[in-house]
Amino acid sequence: MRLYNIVTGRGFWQVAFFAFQVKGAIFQSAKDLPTVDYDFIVIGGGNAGNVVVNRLTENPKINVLLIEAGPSNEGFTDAVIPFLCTMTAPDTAMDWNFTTTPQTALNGREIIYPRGHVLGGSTSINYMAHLRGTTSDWNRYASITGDNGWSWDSLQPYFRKLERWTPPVDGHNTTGQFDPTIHGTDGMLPISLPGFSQSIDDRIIETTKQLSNEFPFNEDMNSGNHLGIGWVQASINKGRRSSSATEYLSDQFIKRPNLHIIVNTRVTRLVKTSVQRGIPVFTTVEFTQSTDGPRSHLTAKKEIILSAGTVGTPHILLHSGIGDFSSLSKLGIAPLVNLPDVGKNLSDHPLLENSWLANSTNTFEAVARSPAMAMAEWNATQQGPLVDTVVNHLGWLRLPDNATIFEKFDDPSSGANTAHFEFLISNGLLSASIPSTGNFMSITTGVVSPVSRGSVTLATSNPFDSPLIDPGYLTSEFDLFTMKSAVRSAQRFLSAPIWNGYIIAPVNGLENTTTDAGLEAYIRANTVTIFHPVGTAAMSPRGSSHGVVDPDLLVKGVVGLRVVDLSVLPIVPAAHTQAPAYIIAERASDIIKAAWKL
Ligand SMILES: Cc1cc2nc3c(=O)[nH]c(=O)nc-3n(C[C@H](O)[C@H](O)[C@H](O)COP(=O)(O)OP(=O)(O)OC[C@H]3O[C@@H](n4cnc5c(N)ncnc54)[C@H](O)[C@@H]3O)c2cc1C
Repeated sequence: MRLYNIVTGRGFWQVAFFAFQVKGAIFQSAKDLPTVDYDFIVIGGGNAGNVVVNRLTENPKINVLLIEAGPSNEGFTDAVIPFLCTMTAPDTAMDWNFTTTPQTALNGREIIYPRGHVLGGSTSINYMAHLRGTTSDWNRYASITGDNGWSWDSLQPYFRKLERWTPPVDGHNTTGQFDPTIHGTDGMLPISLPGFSQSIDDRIIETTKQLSNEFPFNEDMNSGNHLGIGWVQASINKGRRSSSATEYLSDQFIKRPNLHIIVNTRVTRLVKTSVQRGIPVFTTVEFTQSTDGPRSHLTAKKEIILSAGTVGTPHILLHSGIGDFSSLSKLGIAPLVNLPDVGKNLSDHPLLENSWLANSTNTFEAVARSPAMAMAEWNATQQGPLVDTVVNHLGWLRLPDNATIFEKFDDPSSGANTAHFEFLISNGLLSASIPSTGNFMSITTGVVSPVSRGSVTLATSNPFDSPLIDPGYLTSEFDLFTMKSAVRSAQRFLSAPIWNGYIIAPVNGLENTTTDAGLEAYIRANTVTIFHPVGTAAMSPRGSSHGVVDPDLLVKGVVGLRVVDLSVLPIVPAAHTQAPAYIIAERASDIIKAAWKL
């Protein structure tokens, strides 16, 4: 979803934005790193990695090195002003700029596949919606792994420890828009409701009354039961993005003498350090600052923590000889640990933007066509249309119990309180080029309990070559059925009387979906990603022959190596994935501290 198509150009926003101070405590080059025996080396300063380095360095006796491939997050305007989130990727220095392999169920299209390449990782470039998932999502992880510590109830302390509930920047009365009893108030990450009222907000809420059976209002989607339509909660504080970099690596933490961070430095592989009772020890990391640059090595006294994300983590494991022996051998990589599931089992949410011409002059298009006013307001007061992400409301919805698809498929959702598809309701176009006239609204639909699975594999033995990312979108008939149902459901949403006279006509191909064949063609031609891949280093029970990590996140068959990021989730939750990544990392930090008696 790329709003930058509709603004007058990236240059305007950047010139108008005031300069940031650059922090000094981050090393730009390996040769500047002090000589220290690090207890832990964390790879990837992203969503999860920054949580771990923060929590481990709470103990002043523990030395931690964080290695991040991308630059510091400081100075990137688009990573600060929430509404500019759609400009953070692709084709920026903050993005790895991946694309997928040709997607067989999407007419062979290669899909743009952003991943954060910057301190804060994907939380520096994402759209900030904050969703915990449902009780049954987390209880399913507990059941799959055999570790009750991953259940919804067990994780409650971490949900609260993470959150710092924050009033919206416009100070409006939020009664009835969230449930204050279920939120943390003194945690690390500010979470708030929208701070700028959109002209369609009242109509959306009225729809939940006029069509309450199909679209009930849900006061708080983070209660464990997310079904219905409700207000989005987002990691935004006083009109600015909150990321794992702005919060977990804020000045007070980055100044800790026991934390060293090196940016613009890519880990190329892990090196077998020794063998302990017949098991290989992987506590040495190899890294470099350019394709042809010298490779440096450092060894952690205790552990390496791999937090390079669902694409980066399997990429590094495979280049280290940890993966499927026969595939590694074919590429000429010495196979060291046979873990066939590394890079397999990728699950993700496919996404489709559905748009209508609207009878309004007060939509995103109005902001995009006159950005100077909005930017001036944000610069002067940090108020106005730029203070929020690009949706004020989300919906989480299920297929009917008697849907014909259940004659062929078991229900893939984690339980009866968990959606099959999602609505993201926006006051304008998100991805298409904006015509010079016209105003729009969109209900973007996502398949959030998918059956399709994909993979991350290596294209070559060169760690600087991008991996082959195949999310397998809509390769399961179940997912195609769900996407069709989601589009039909969005059309029914707008059939509520409150939209009479507001919605003029479907656009961008949606007008060709009156037949089932037309709908299918439209879906295959336009589906993209909502950026939520998980599963490529999945947890499984201790001692299990499948999976990649044990429930304590230690890599199977190896000593000294743990994975802490979204790749460990065996199935994608019916949620946006930043909150799950934070939660995994908060619990993992306690697991690591307990293991080392810190
Ligand atoms: C454009 C976009 C929009 C999104 N919108 C939302 C949203 O609104 N709400 C939501 O909940 N989720 C959203 N997500 C998803 C969510 O942000 C991610 O799923 C989550 O942040 C991933 O966390 P992670 O810790 O697993 O990985 P990341 O945060 O991606 O961190 C991985 C880090 O490792 C680094 N790294 C990788 N390889 C190497 C290497 N070889 N050497 C050194 N460093 C390396 C990367 O540069 C990165 O900093 C979005 C994601 C994107 C990309």
